[in-house]
Amino acid sequence: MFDTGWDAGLDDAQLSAVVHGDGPLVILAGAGTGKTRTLTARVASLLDRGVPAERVLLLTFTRRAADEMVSRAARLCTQPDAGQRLAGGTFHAVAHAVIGRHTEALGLPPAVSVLDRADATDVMDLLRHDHGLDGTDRRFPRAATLVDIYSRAVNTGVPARALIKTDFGWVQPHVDAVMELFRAYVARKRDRGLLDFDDLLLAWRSLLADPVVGPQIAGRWDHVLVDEYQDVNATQVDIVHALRPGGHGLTVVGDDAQAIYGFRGSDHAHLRSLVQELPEVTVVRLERNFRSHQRLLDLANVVRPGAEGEHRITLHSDRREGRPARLVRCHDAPAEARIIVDSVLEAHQKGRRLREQAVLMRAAAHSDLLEVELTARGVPFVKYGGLKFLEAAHVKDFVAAVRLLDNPRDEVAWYRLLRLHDGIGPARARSLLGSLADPELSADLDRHAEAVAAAPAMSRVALAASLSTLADARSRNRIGERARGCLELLRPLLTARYRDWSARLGDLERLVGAADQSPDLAAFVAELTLDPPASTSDLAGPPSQDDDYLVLSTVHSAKGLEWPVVHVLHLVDGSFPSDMALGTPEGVEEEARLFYVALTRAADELNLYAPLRMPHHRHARDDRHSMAPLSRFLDDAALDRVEVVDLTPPRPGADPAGAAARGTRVALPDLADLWA
Ligand SMILES: Nc1ncnc2c1ncn2[C@@H]1O[C@H](COP(=O)(O)OP(=O)(O)OP(=O)(O)O)[C@@H](O)[C@H]1O
Repeated sequence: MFDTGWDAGLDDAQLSAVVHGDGPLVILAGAGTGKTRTLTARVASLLDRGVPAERVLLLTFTRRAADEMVSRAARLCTQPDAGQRLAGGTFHAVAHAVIGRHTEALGLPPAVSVLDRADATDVMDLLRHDHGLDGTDRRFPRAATLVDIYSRAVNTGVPARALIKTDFGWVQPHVDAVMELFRAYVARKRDRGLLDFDDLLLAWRSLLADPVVGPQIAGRWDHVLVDEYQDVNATQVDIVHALRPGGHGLTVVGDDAQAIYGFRGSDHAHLRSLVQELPEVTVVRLERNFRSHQRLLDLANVVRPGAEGEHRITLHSDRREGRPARLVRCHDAPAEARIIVDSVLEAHQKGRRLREQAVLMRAAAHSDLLEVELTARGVPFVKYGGLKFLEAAHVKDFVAAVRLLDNPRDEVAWYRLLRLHDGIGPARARSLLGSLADPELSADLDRHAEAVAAAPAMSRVALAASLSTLADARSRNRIGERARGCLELLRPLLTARYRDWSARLGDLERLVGAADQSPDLAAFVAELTLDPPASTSDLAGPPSQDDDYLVLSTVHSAKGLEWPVVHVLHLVDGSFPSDMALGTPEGVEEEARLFYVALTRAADELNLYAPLRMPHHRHARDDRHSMAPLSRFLDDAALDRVEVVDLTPPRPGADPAGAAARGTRVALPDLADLWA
């Protein structure tokens, strides 16, 4: 074996997983035990064993993880072009690609568009209107609530009627109308080739269950490797079983203590169930942590939720040196922000780059004060989580335009684009959909002329220009040119609409550049929708080595990442765990897993912050605060493993100098001499 090959530096447990044969393999691995490295090396070893790259499928939780693993595995193996031939991506992206080859079998139009949550809400809104259910005085549920109920039913398999009864009692009076609306929602999406995220998985599962098409699809791969299996939902479990019936050629990696997507219908119990369901399975446990020193792991081990006894994963490290985690008690949230910035800068002065540090928070809004403090003190930072790039209106406008290139029946995209024109509001846009997105009408130009004639006079010129630019973009062949056509269409509309149009057009230029690198524009846009980059800088590739900035991240977005120094803020009950999760035991358990994920991101130094007082309301103008109880996750066992640092101001009476001062009266000068 070669030192630079896929086996270089692996320990025995990792190596046993990497060289395992073809039988089902489940790798139960704690945080920082090298899951990524093990999975990557296993892919490379399969290729070196002679498995053709195109017969390996790697399913990951993010596109970035798939890209990284595919390129690293390709570098480690001896098969030429393996990187181009390996199939890797998220469940949704692979589903999208598979569905694209089988639209006819599914009874879908040849071009399909992927709907994100906001698009799905738009479709529901259009249907509410068509069914005469908007603007009524019966308090009919909002489109976003309807999408929530629909998606929960699909993800959990619980009938929507039952779900409304248990969780959405106030919708009960409208339940029959809601059921009718859901039936119409399904029919409308199918008719227009619109697939929401749930549909992608459901359609892939249906294809796999088909006696003719199913074996053809599953037969394309001999090995299926699934990362982050603790976060799969029931549909994904079915897909995995159908891809590798009996588990032959299946490798699954996961850590049930890091399952943090319960709110999307994932269930961490799937990982253990898989072990029980596959009689031939080999289980490899990875407990040696290569990231953190032992004192940080001592804390992680006591807060680790989940399995007890022989199933419990207990992390250990060869690194014995290191300071225990610190718990810093601060007076209130503004003091916490100041203390964190002090601490970041102190580490910076001692030689840590800002990029070697991260501040993690339970909810994106928790860093509001910190961001103000960082800005005031000139500390550069980037934030992961919270508003994604794709949620920015102009990016959604661009995606809508691109979707219309291939799928003119995409009424949500039309609805969005039409409303960018002055004089066209929601009602007029809805009426124009009849001529633009009608699947029965064929010739583009006829449709366009009809729509322009039906538009209000003030918008006709702009609409005619938009439609002709779109038709022109559609006629181009090169991907970059088609994408640029969409940008040209939007340029006058965005310039008229936004004061910061120039920055927005800059974002779109970057998108056009990124699209130009991709082999298929529709797939590029589908990927963008399925796994949106956190910011435009994500599209530009890794930042240059010279850029130095602090990372601010939600715990969800920090999953899988690591930093030498980690700060976790707002460790008080109500913030972490979040008060929204305190209603159910499952909610609190999920928060405990998030806490475990947060603590296990630090390699060398971990600082936890807990203010004594928190404001009643985030945006309150008054100064009402209440005492904030320390996070329930910092129980006695955890506190035994941290160093507590009290940076709260001294209490009245505790400071003798202060007490003496309180008895004294000091006269202000009256300055009378000056005016004599
Ligand atoms: N055999 C090894 N020798 C030295 N370092 C290793 C080894 N395996 C993994 N590492 C290092 O340990 C760290 C954690 O690895 P990795 O990110 O793959 O872990 P993980 O199991 O995915 O962690 P998590 O679940 O916490 O995200 C990385 O810095 C990686 O380079």
